[in-house]
This record gives sequence, structure tokens and C-alpha cells, in this order.
Amino acid sequence: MEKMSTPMILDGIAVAAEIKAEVAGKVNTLVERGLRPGLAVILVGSVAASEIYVRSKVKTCGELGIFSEMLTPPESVTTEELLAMVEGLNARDEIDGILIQLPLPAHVDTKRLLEAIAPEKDVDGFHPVNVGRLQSGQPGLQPCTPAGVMEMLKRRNLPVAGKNAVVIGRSDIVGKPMAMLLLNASATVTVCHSRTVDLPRYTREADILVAAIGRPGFVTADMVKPGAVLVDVGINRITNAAEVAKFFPGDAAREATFAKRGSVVVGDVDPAAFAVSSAYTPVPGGVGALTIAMLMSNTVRACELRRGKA
Ligand SMILES: Nc1nc2c(c(=O)[nH]1)N[C@@H](CN(C=O)c1ccc(C(=O)N[C@@H](CCC(=O)O)C(=O)O)cc1)CN2
Repeated sequence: MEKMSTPMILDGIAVAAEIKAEVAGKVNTLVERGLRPGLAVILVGSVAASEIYVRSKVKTCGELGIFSEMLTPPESVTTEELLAMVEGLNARDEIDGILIQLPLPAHVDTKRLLEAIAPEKDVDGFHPVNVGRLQSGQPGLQPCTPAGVMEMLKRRNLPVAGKNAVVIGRSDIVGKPMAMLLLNASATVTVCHSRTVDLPRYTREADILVAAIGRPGFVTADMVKPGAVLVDVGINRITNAAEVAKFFPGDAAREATFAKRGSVVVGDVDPAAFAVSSAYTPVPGGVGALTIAMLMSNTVRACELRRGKA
């Protein structure tokens, strides 16, 4: 039987550092011309995870020389009030990017709000104009997580053209744009989801398998083609000792984290499946780390496109 070589760990933190260094260089050039890129982040209510992500976005802006502003309306804010906030930000020249941290409370009309952001300031790439641009292969602002995956594949010399790519998950934020980016890069793309019949039949054919369904350890070793590239977008917090032992048998570091924090994070891929792959993104420290780096990149790009022409 053919011996599998040790898979490459696709270190998102290292790739994010490369991207951020490049973004900082671009910020310097813009600042020398009197243009400081600016990002406004709207965080509604007090969802703990969202607060952590937004704080990290604002901190990264500071590190790269990007101006940032945080708006923190209470959970009770109405759609109309948020729309007025977005309109105000659309009108401000020094704000290049507007981001509404998701998820929003159930009473807020998320679609209406995302559509209210000026497409040229839509650094999340969620506005229908940017979705359409992506679909038709035109340049535009692209969703940060899938764009980060493409950067990772490119920077680590993992070819996409001609490969069978399978995306598990069809969300607007990750699954659909991921599929479109892979298709635009000339992969043969299949999108699987919760209603797919005999899902392993598809995943076993994947040269590149992207898991984005939010189910801990969903992709098991028997679902993976030997030598595939595994991209794990899932971030699932497990709070049960038996599950920690199941996913990370004999992993002292994970056990220590669990003892300290009462939870550990696992992706949508069972860590036991990594050994079957040729390369994989770990969780944490894989794709998640790229999301914020790509947001910074989109903010600078938005500034260059809108204000950098003169
Ligand atoms: N408006 C948006 N809302 C949300 C987005 C988004 O891109 N735009 N994505 C996610 C949350 N998110 C950024 O906003 C995000 C998620 C995860 C990470 C990250 O670094 N993850 C770490 C693990 C973190 C942990 O231990 O919990 C990793 O994978 O290494 C960064 C940003 C939903 N909302």
C-alpha cells in the first residue's frame, strides 16, 4: 500500500501576517498621499463572540494604521435606526468601509441593512452588487473568509484550476461565495448541504474539500480522498469532556485549555481526518485568522478604489 506523506499544516496565522504586512505597506503609501483608510464597525447588543471579533478588528486596524470607529447600539435598536446609522456612514468621505457584525438580533432586517451599505464601502462583500460582481467574475469587494481561503491556496502553491472542489455548506457568507471563487479559479465545483443525499459520495471525489456547515467533526476520515486539501471553516465550541476526548484523544494541550476555559474549539473536520490529507487548515489558527486580514485588505482596496484615483 502507498505510504502517505506527512500533511502540510496550512498556518492561517502565518499567511495572515504576510497579508497584514502588505496591507500596512499600502496604508503607508496612502497616508503619504494624505489618505488614511477608515473602517466603521457596527456591533449590535452584547453577543460575547461578536464582541471579541469586533475588538480584534478594531485592534488590527490600529496596528496597520487604519482609522476605525465602533458604533455599539443596544440590542433593542430598530432596523430604521440602524438604516439611519448606515446612511450617515455612507455619506462620510473618511469612512471607506462599513461592516455590520453578524449575526444581528432576530427583530432586525439583516438583508435590508446589508443592502443599504454603499457597494463601494461594502468591505464584507455581502451587498447584492458585489455578489453579482463575484458571480460574473468582475473585480469587486469579496467576502473575507472565502477570499482568505483563496489567498491561502495561492500563497501555499496549492493549485485550484482543474481540481474537483467540494464545498459543504451553502451560506451566503461562506459556502456560496467560496463555490463562486473556486469556480472563477477554474475548479470543477460541487456544493453539498444538509439535504444532499449520500454526501460522502461527493466528498470522496474532492481534491479540495471545504467544510463550512457548523457541525463539529462532521467530516470524518472515511469521507476524505487520500491526498486531498482540507479547508476547515467551522468554529464549534465544545463544552463536554467526552467530546474533547473523542476529537482530541491524548491531547494534553487541549485538555489543559478545557480545564481552564470549560470549552475548546473544533472545526467541521474531525482532526483524525487530517492524516488522510496532503494539506489541511487547523482550527483554531487556520481560516479564521485570515478573515480579519482580508477585511483589512478590503478596507484599503475600498479606499484606493473610491478615493485613490486623483
Ligand atoms: N460582518 C461579518 N460578520 C461575521 C463574519 C464576517 O466575516 N463579517 N464572520 C464571522 C465572525 N468573524 C468575523 O467577523 C470571525 C470568526 C472567526 C475568527 C477567528 O479568528 N477564529 C479563530 C478561532 C477563534 C475562537 O477560538 O473562537 C480561528 O479560527 O483560529 C475571526 C473572525 C461571523 N460574523
